[in-house]
Amino acid sequence: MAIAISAEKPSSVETGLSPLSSPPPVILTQDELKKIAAYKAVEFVESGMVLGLGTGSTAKHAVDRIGELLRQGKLTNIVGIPTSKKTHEQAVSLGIPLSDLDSYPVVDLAIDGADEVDPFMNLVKGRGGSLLREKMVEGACKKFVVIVDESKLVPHLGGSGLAMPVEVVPYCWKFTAKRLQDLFEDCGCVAKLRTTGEQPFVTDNGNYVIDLYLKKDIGDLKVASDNILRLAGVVEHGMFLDMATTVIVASELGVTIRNK
Ligand SMILES: O=C(CO)[C@H](O)[C@H](O)COP(=O)(O)O
Repeated sequence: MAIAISAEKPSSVETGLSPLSSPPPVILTQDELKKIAAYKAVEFVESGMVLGLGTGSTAKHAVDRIGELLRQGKLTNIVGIPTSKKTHEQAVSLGIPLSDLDSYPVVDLAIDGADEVDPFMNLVKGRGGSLLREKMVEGACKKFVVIVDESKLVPHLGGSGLAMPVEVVPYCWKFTAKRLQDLFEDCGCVAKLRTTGEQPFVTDNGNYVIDLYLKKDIGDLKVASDNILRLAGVVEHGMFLDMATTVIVASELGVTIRNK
């Protein structure tokens, strides 16, 4: 798989390589890096597009920017397809016209964050809980631009040691969690119900999320994906394989754009 890589340094990012007489380098916060990636992605948006609007703290910056450009008249005739109730609310508050996949089954471009990005542009998504709608919308896109700060880059999916989310129906969720854990027993998998306080976290679709914590590389991702989806009780998982067409990574050193 050929991956083209180009790097650009946004004017607001210091490299730390300035001459001694320059002011000290500005250290950007993770949120500022997210915003830089998001604004770069919005440069791909053109008037008249049907846009998948992602969910999470990085995607929020992109949605804000789209709203701003619409207000300024620099973008017109946009239709947004939100990937969560939260993004729906944000887009409504910004006056972005919205619709859904029933009316627009083909989406021109989606912009969304990710929890992990591997060297082949495979993703883990859904730590914000919106994986199902994200996968539906982003799977219907001609172009899917992923926006991350560099902390999201991993050598292999599951490599951050954080959760690999799986959306499951609430019915007998313990049974499904056990089957998921058994599936990846060799990877030292621990399956945990995601909670909000004492209560199960409930997705926009009324389902629960089982977070898988993996101690070892999950191996062949396609096989892992098929095995998860084969379990009755599973609705969707957070591995987004071969879906991203562009990944924009913001770091202290600048912005890197990878294209498939
Ligand atoms: O998949 C997601 C939500 O379901 C988010 O895109 C992902 O969790 C990244 O979030 P953030 O931009 O806040 O780091």
